[in-house]
Amino acid sequence: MDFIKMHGLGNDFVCLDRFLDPAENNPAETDYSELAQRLCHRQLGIGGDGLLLILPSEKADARMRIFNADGSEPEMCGNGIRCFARYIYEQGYVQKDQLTVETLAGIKPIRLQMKDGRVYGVTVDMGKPRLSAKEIPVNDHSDRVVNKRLEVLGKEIGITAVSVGNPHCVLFLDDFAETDVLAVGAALEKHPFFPAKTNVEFVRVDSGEEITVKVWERGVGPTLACGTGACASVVAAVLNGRTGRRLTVHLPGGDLQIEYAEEGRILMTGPAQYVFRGQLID
Ligand SMILES: N[C@@H](CCC[C@H](N)C(=O)O)C(=O)O
Repeated sequence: MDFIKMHGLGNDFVCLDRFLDPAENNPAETDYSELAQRLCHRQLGIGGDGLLLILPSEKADARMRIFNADGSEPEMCGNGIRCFARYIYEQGYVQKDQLTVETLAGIKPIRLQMKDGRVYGVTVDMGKPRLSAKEIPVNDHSDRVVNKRLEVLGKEIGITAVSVGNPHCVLFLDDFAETDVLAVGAALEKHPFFPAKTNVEFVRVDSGEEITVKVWERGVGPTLACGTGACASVVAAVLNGRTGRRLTVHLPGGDLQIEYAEEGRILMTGPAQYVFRGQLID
């Protein structure tokens, strides 16, 4: 089995190209959940935060499926979709710098930044966030923005819930030293307030144009970056009056540019890198 390893700011993916292989396009034929757990294993597999499937689409230029390292299938992946877009362009599957990708969170329009026929940056229109409790998978009955106090590890913590296709729980803090990000992240991921579990972002506001974010990803754990998490953090920062709408988001793996535009759409810009190609031996 051939694979490609890619990453977006250190958020790394094992990518399987099934674009031209109709037999493999039938999801029933392969247990991708089991395969993701096996291939993403850091010691026994290739190693990765997730498994990306590159598929043809009847509704868009291509279709992306993503599986977390624990085998669960999320709706969307921000860093993954930039890798996906770069790959399908450079592979010649699409021959234009504006394309669309079908995901479980809808069809995402994408613009490629090109130099000498290669992609050096990718902007994804992530769509509008879902902000009220009625639209986010949370145990709440209000229809307002979900700012909530939750009990976590014996302490009350203020959070903002934001869905950008997948669920996010955003916490603001003044100093990362004040919170055990790993313990609180793990506890919030499975907090009963989030029936579908959640990704968790710890956000320090550095200025009106910059934030620093650490991430605990649903189905993975701590990662070097999370594209959807960066988008959710910016939305939460804007809604809580902490920043402007166009931000540089500093993540452990590098920076993303995120704009929460006036009309409510989120635009994410960042890099996508190849690591290596390989062949799995059974
Ligand atoms: N790393 C991703 C998000 C991947 C999915 C997430 N773990 C979930 O379960 O929702 C990103 O860059 O957005």
